[in-house]
Amino acid sequence: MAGGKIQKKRHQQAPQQQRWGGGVPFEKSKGQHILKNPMLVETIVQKSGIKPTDVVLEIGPGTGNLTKKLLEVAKSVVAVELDPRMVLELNRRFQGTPHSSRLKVIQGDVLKCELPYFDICVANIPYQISSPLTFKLLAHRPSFRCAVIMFQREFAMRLVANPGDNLYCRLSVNTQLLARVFHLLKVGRNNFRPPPKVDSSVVRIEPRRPLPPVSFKEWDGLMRLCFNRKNKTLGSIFRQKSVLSLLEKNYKTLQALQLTQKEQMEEDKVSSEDVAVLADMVEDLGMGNNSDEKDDEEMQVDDTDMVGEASEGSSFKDKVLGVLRQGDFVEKRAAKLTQGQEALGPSKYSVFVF
Ligand SMILES: C[S@@+](CC[C@H](N)C(=O)[O-])C[C@H]1O[C@@H](n2cnc3c(N)ncnc32)[C@H](O)[C@@H]1O
Repeated sequence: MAGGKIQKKRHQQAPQQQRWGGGVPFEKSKGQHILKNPMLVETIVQKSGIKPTDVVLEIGPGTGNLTKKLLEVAKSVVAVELDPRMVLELNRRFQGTPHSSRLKVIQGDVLKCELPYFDICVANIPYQISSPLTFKLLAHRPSFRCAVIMFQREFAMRLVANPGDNLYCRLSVNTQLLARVFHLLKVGRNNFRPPPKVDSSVVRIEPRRPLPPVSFKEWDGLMRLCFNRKNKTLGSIFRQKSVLSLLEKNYKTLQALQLTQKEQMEEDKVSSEDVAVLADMVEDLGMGNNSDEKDDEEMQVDDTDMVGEASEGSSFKDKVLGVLRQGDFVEKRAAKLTQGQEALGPSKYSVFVF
């Protein structure tokens, strides 16, 4: 171009994508952050307490860094992996090794497939499925001995939170109703390739045996009411017209069905279908549930007038408040109850049928 300046073409470089050995890029949308620290893998396996007779379920084996260590100590490993490229990589890695006959890889979405029998689950999972996966595992029958799982740190802290902790929420109560949960290990983001944006923690989940004799659908309904305004007193929550009319409607339905409390407890008794109900309700149990945080801003507002309080002398209201008074709960707040399942435990929750 005469007289014109020659423009230097800038090389447009594609953003650096992290790849594994075979040169295939990791997919963030599938939560592909593989463990790159062998010491950490070793520690996780050690803390899992796997016996030589154990069948281990691994969710999201990826390129197999954890799978390899699991195969060294377990009887066998069943691994469920969504990404067919990872399944290929995994099969390639273990083909012809002494481990290959003890590894079964299922290609599919762990949330959609039927889980096989397993004694123990060990997994570094994609964090976006944390909540439904936890409840899917807890609904699995026969029940397993324990699950040792890497979660996003905040999710892990919610799982293990105690009454009064800032993070204590419906997720904490519902998980702890079904299992004992222990925080095992803090894991920094640099232990993964590519590093995620958040820190992680390894948690141990031990299903309770036997499960408490409650209907989990009803239980979760009760927890929704209590934790939607977790810093309000239970007395003020259960005096609201809307809450009382919901309870009364359910109470009448129950009476109409002429189910005695005992019969209902028998019917609901710890069936896996019932626990599975919780799995279906978990969409708002994870990190995105901010309803708990509304409380502090709204603490000054007297919502009694806003939503309407059922009139004194209403016999149903008296019944509900009677249950609360009996357990000394009127002035208590969900965030501070000593332990959900004991405080509003099976014997008391039956009046609150949803
Ligand atoms: C955090 S990576 C863990 C990889 C490997 N376990 C490790 O620690 O190095 C999560 C793995 O789960 C897989 N994954 C994602 N969603 C899944 C799903 N719904 N079901 C099964 N696997 C899934 C991903 O493809 C990925 O391999």
